[in-house]
Amino acid sequence: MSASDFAPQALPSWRRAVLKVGSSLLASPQGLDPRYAQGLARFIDGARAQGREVVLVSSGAVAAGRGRLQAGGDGLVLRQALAALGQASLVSFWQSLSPAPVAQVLLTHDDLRHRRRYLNARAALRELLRLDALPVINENDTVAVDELKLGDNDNLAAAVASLVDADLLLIATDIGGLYSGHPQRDPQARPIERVAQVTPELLLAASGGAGALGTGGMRTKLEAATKAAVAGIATALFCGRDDAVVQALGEGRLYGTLIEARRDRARARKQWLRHAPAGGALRIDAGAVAALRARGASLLPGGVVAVDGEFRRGDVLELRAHDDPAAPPLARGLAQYNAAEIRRIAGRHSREIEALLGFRYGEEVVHRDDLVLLDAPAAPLELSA
Ligand SMILES: Nc1ncnc2c1ncn2[C@@H]1O[C@H](COP(=O)(O)OP(=O)(O)O)[C@@H](O)[C@H]1O
Ligand SMILES: N[C@@H](CCC(=O)OP(=O)(O)O)C(=O)O
Repeated sequence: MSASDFAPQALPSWRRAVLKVGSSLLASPQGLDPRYAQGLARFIDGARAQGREVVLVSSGAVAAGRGRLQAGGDGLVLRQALAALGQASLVSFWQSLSPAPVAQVLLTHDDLRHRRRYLNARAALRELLRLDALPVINENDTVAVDELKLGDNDNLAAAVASLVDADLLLIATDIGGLYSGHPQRDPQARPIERVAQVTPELLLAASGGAGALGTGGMRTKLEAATKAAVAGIATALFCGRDDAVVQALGEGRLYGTLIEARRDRARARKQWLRHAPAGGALRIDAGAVAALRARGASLLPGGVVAVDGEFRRGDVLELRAHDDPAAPPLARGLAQYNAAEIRRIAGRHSREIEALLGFRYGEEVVHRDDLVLLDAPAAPLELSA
């Protein structure tokens, strides 16, 4: 069974992707092995040079810790300790392969269920991308016991894809893609190149367990792809051990499995933004109106003239043209700051936010990913090539 079992297909076009790299590609008895990571780092670098953004979700802390101590054994607490011992090496490992400044981000699923922490993680990741950094995310294994038990960076990658509004989830593993049965145990297993929807039958076919070094296996990859699909994000599964496959990916060709996005969901998010009750309104100047309409830009504090109502960070806002008070709102979006904070930064340059508030979530008052123009047609997120 190899990547050559899979016929090439067009990779959906993307601007921002989450790439998940499993232990199966990084672990060696000595710790971390750059053999396959080098090709993946080249892919990331090439994509960034084309103006795309990549967020890396990398496993391998336990493997790195094992390499440092040469420790055997497999208890849960030992794995937590090994992850703590190996995490710094994992981040330096990626830094040694990537010309981009690498940033370590440790998350748990719990962080993403908690509204304030979710918004903070989202703002910090956006800021890292704006700074042209390469975020390298792993589970915070010291506290995320369930995930460490299940080995679930696949599901974390899906949550991150949705958190950063990625338009593609790329999962690199040690096998060509999804097969109809366990590739090492079922001689009848056939490659599956395209999945419109993950069915219980497919989940069953992928339940045969992980490889020697990985922990989640194909099942967690399909669960992750299902979550991504529901958030309107397609998933590509491919073999990160095959240089030709990784290189082709950089050229927009996928040898592997594509799990399609549920387009209705992306439309549903926009619909929700259009119709959810608004917590307040911002009146914006003519320059901001033009930037939003013409370029789909984010709303910066400099364009805000007045703030109506009291609202919290994360609430839905109406955006209105200040010089046309009778006109209906021209856009709606999520507040990145609360009402009192926006009053203090309105009309000022983004670089002053920190000095005015003493902190900064990001340079935007409403980020363009969280914004919908009301007079534009309700187009779904375009994911196909
Ligand atoms: N139906 C299937 N198709 C492909 N791989 C499968 C399937 N069922 C189980 N697997 C196993 O899943 C492994 C990949 O998952 P895993 O070892 O957890 O890797 P990673 O470390 O990349 O997450 C494959 O090497 C294969 O042994
Ligand atoms: N957080 C752990 C890995 C957990 C995990 O999901 O592993 P894998 O199935 O190899 O992606 C580590 O860094 O070792």
